[in-house]
Amino acid sequence: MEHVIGIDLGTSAVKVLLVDWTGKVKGESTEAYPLYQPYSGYSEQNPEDWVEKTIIALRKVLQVSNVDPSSIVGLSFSGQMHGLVLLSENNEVVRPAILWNDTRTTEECRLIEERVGRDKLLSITKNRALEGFTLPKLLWVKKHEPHLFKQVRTFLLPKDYVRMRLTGHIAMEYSDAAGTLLLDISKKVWSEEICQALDINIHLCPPLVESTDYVGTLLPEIAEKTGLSKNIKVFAGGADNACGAIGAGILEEGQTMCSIGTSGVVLAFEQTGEREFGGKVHYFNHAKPNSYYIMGVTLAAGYSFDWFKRTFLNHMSFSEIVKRAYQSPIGANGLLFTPYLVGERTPHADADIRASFIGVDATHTAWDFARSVLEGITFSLNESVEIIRASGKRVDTVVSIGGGAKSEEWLQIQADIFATPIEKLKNEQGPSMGAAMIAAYGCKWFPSLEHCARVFKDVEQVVEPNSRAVERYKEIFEMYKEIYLQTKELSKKLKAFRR
Ligand SMILES: Nc1ncnc2c1ncn2[C@@H]1O[C@H](COP(=O)(O)OP(=O)(O)O)[C@@H](O)[C@H]1O
Ligand SMILES: O=C(CO)[C@@H](O)[C@H](O)COP(=O)(O)O
Repeated sequence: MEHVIGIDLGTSAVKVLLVDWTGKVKGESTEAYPLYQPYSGYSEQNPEDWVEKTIIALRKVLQVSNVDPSSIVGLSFSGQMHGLVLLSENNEVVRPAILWNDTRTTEECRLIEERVGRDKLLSITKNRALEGFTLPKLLWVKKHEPHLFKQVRTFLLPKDYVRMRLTGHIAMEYSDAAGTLLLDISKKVWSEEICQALDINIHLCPPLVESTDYVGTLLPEIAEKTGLSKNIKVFAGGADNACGAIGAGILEEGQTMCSIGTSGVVLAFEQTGEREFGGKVHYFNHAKPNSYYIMGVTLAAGYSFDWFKRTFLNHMSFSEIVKRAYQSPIGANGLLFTPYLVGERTPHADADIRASFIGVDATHTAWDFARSVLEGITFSLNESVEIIRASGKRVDTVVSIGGGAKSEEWLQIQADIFATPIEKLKNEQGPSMGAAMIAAYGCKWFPSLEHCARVFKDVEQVVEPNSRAVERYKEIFEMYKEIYLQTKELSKKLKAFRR
């Protein structure tokens, strides 16, 4: 039986999934790498770590699955979006990658708006200038590290860089290119107008391909290091959220996904790139060719929970903390949390806002705090659900993926706050499954991604909302929404005291 591999280059780790032609997982491996946050707002990774750990994870997946390497015929990628990887003449990395959750570029965002114009930017890229996107990072390096910028011949996004190292071919695919703020998303070309306005040489932008395009085979030394065949076909792959959407079967109008990884995302399918959302949500090319999606992003979703665990309950597992937290009642006995640990994107594009606990009482326990963290993250995602509903879309069911979908209690909180049934997939690793599906489609196992999703998407459980809880949460959500406005100015003043 033939197999394909999906690689998801996440923020915390690379995850590799090996599946057969029925979508059955035959092997999984995960390799973590460090995140460098030397100053408040900075977030960087070493691209060499991604390559090294991807090779290890590929070797391990072969070991654990015990399948014949010659049966693995295709491979594709999913990756954290927006991260800037700068390459010199010899394709050497010029500086550490600046990641999606790095918010040092507020000045560059204002410069983009000034030089390109807000409306023009929206009409070309369909998005606002946000700190996390790639173009502001490019401008930051140009201004602050001109000696390094001089060496730059091209730039790539994280998984495109790893693919280049594995195959020797340079390319960027549309679903990730859409998050650079340099792509005309409906015409699917690099925008000369934006490059000119900001004095960026358009030749720095790499060649563009479709997510499902075949890009080459593995380099002989990579085949040797991983144990994979050098004839394996490599397909371009997609942005992690686009791949997550494929894995969750979000391939038609009316389908919605919630992903809680390091970030949190609520994403809905869009057939065209022509609609107007005024920059309230991100609007990107899908990895399914010639289709799109909109999404709202909570910068620190799983990351807030991870921070809470690391800082206060590091001896316990995520699952144990969720179980204990669930014993605290709805509303965590009057405690609210906003997950703005690294600033926010949707609905408040604000790099300076920081998190808060509101209503702390002498009777509160660690479990009330934990519950308020889970609820606060979900309230933040619900602000994106609200925007999507207000745009006229129906949100009747949400497919939940990512680490946050691992605990049933958190899925119940999602169902109660979003007021929809939540579908949990058998494998919560949507992005790597989506990447494997791109490879399966690329290898012509299926005539379309939709056909592939019908076979590969495996719903394990549907969590129904509880009507009493839905009503309680509606009331608390209104209070939650006030916190941003009440803490915005205070957060700005506190900035001077941060690291
Ligand atoms: N058992 C669990 N229950 C609930 N949440 C979990 C569990 N395990 C991990 N998480 C959450 O998922 C996050 C990691 O999600 P993941 O999808 O692996 O992230 P990424 O793709 O960004 O590397 C953790 O930071 C944590 O918040
Ligand atoms: O910046 C975005 C989307 O715009 C993030 O969703 C990144 O793509 C990182 O994803 P995870 O590591 O959280 O999966």
